[in-house]
Amino acid sequence: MVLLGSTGSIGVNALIIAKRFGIEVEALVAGKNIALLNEQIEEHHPKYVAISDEKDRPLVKHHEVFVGKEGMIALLQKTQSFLVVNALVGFVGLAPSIEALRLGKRLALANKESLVVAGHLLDTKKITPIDSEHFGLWYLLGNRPVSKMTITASGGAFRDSPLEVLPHMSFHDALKHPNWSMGAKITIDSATMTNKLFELLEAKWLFGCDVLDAVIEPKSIIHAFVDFKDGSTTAHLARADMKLPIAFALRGEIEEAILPPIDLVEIGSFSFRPIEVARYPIWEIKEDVLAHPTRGVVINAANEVGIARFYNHEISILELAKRTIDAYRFFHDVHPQSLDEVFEIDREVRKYCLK
Ligand SMILES: NC(=O)C1=CN([C@@H]2O[C@H](COP(=O)(O)OP(=O)(O)OC[C@H]3O[C@@H](n4cnc5c(N)ncnc54)[C@H](OP(=O)(O)O)[C@@H]3O)[C@@H](O)[C@H]2O)C=CC1
Ligand SMILES: CC(=O)[C@@H](O)[C@H](O)COP(=O)(O)O
Ligand SMILES: [Mn+2]
Repeated sequence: MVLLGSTGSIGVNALIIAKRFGIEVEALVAGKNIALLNEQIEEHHPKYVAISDEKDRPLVKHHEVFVGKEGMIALLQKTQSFLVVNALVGFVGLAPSIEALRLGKRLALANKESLVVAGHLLDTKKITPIDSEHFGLWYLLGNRPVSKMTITASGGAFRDSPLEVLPHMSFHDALKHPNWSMGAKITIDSATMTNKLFELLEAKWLFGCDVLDAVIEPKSIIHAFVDFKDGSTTAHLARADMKLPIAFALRGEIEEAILPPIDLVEIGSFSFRPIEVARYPIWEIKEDVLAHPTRGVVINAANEVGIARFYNHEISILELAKRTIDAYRFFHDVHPQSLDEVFEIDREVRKYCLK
């Protein structure tokens, strides 16, 4: 396989699964964590590697190193592997997703931003999602007619904080996810609930379902529900560990234990909460976004700029959502018809948000 984003949270778990099932690692792509990349090179012996910065090239213990966005594309073109795992974070993951699909490869996709910004322009039949909720939905779906899909949210770092303290919470505070250990960007998106908005769009493009919702399940044990037309509802439960969705994405089917089973008596009870706009302002545009899902590119670009500003102490976490909503309203008439347009709108929105 080819693994993009090998030094991240999903990347590291993907290598654990690859090792367990003897999957050959043909190429590794990382950003700036060269120390970890070198360890991975020593353990997995990839034929090719890529990194983000030219200045780091001399530090990489490999003879065939590609660099930058173009380097990632050139690396993909050299590889023979059928499977590409895209565990990059952010909009930078889109171009390699497009190239992997163009090359006829199967795409195991953790980089949800690819689907958020261009889901209507990608061949989702060639994509296996690596996201716990979408894995749960996939697991539940059979041949029976579905009336609704619901995914769960943990509620993020501030789900129990008094509303008055939210404007004073720092980037560091927002990184304290209650249940999952993940990279920084998705953990912030979890605190703002933007992650769940993105996941509704992912579900729309992957499963073609128009009746979608999300609910807070504070334990992150239930990941998804499917309502069937006959009145039945089924739920997917598993421990909060991405190795299970990753194992399925890498192998197709799994017949052995990846995680220990759920102990219902130990869990005791489940509770559910609605997602409230006062705590998660981004939720105000949920219905409109679902009615106009091709506007995901606007939300994503504004959100990426906002996260950088939140990190730099320029805005609060509530303002981050408010600015994203402002950009969403300003660019209300966008409807990208091609991938080129997606890149162009992304640039325009970033320019607007940086003013
Ligand atoms: N973590 C999770 O449990 C889940 C994650 N996802 C999604 O998966 C994706 C990855 O998330 P996660 O693993 O948490 O993120 P991390 O931040 O932990 O990892 C991101 C990876 O991308 C690499 N990277 C970032 N920018 C570049 C670049 N310009 N060029 C090359 N490599 C780059 C990083 O390299 P380096 O660190 O070396 O700089 C790192 O390997 C996201 O889209 C996220 O939403 C979805 C569901 C669950
Ligand atoms: C592990 C995973 O799939 C994440 O996307 C997770 O869902 C994030 O947690 P939240 O439910 O808090 O968004
Ligand atoms: Mn998820």
